[in-house]
Amino acid sequence: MMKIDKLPALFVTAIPVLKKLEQAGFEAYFVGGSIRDLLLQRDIHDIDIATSAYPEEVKQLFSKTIDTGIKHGTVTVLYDHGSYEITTFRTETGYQDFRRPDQVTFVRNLSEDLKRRDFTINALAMNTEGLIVDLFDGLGDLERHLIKAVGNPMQRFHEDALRMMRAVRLMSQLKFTLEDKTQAAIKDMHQLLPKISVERIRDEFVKMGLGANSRAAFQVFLDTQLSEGVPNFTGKSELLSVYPSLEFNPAEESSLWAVIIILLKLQNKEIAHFMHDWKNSNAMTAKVEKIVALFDLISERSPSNYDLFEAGKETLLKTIDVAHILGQPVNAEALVDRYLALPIKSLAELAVDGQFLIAAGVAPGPQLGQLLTTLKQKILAGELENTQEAISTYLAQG
Ligand SMILES: Nc1ccn([C@@H]2O[C@H](COP(=O)(O)OP(=O)(O)OP(=O)(O)O)[C@@H](O)[C@H]2O)c(=O)n1
Ligand SMILES: [Mg+2]
Repeated sequence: MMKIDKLPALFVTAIPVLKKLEQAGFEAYFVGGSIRDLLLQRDIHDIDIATSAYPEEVKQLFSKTIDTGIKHGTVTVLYDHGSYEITTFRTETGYQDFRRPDQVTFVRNLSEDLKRRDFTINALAMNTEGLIVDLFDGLGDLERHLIKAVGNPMQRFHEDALRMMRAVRLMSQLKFTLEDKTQAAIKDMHQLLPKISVERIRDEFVKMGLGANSRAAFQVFLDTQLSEGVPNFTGKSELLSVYPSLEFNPAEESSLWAVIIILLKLQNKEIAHFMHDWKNSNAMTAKVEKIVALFDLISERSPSNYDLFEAGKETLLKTIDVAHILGQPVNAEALVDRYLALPIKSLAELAVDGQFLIAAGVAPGPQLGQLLTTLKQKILAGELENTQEAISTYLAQG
């Protein structure tokens, strides 16, 4: 049996919680993704605890608890400045409409709990001593770099169709390959994906897109036809098939969406629709629209100072990133230098404001806004110096 000698602090601080459960006669283990990440020496962001104690028993044992997901057996325990999610061993019965079940059955033994989990590498448990429980050769699959369903893959995906997206997401994040039968089952069952809410699909899709091996995972996402079941990708596999041969992986979410939108050859006015179908926020949509617009512009001509000002630094840097990903030649250094040399980078940097203009005799009203725009354009074009004197002189001439 494998034993971890030195546990990271996140686990160590939780040990008293597991011990307390054990002293009361229950079993308690660390489970799920945190064990996988521990063994892969990846950053661990949260730990999950599983126990044979029923939720009511957990609540009796600890003085401060929150009913986080009591129906599914999860209780949050507040203990010694920490908070811990403790879930009762369970099997998931009565799967309806291919989503995670409304009903669960609590069980007293760990193996029942582990065998309903999605992938072998996610079905590992660890006790307070650091001993690893591995009933499905998850350790072997970690070594082989394999994502493999626990038991019958069809059954696992039938229980929860989101797991098909989790498979390609984990492939990308971990740089693992998908075991053949697991991949074949996804291909067979890809039609079930639309049963899952778009928000949950999107979260997995973005994690896949930003993972270390996103291009290889995307190929499997296309090959299994999972792509046919997500918003606006239906019938677009030919356009999307460029993705796996891109130069780089996107490093950040708005670049990912911009790349996809450019590959799909969407018109600018179609972007908002596309983004909203994916349940993206208005803020994300606005960012992506700006990136795609600047990308289209620099693909056609050299941007003016005014274009660079309007785009702003963040959009410029992301657009350069998108161009690199797409293998589009772009003189990044020159563009950034030109941006940095702009006489003003925001309206606040204009040497005058509305009040100054009114004091100088300009009538308030729409003309005032117009005048500010004109001043901005002239300053950016290098036709007017950004000082109060130069602007006053210009006004006196006008
Ligand atoms: N559809 C799902 C979701 C989760 N799990 C199980 O619940 C654990 C925890 O789920 P979650 O935190 O959502 O995913 P992780 O695998 O921990 O990945 P992450 O690093 O993103 O948290 C998983 O490891 C897996 O054992 C599952 O079997 N089926
Ligand atoms: Mg997790």
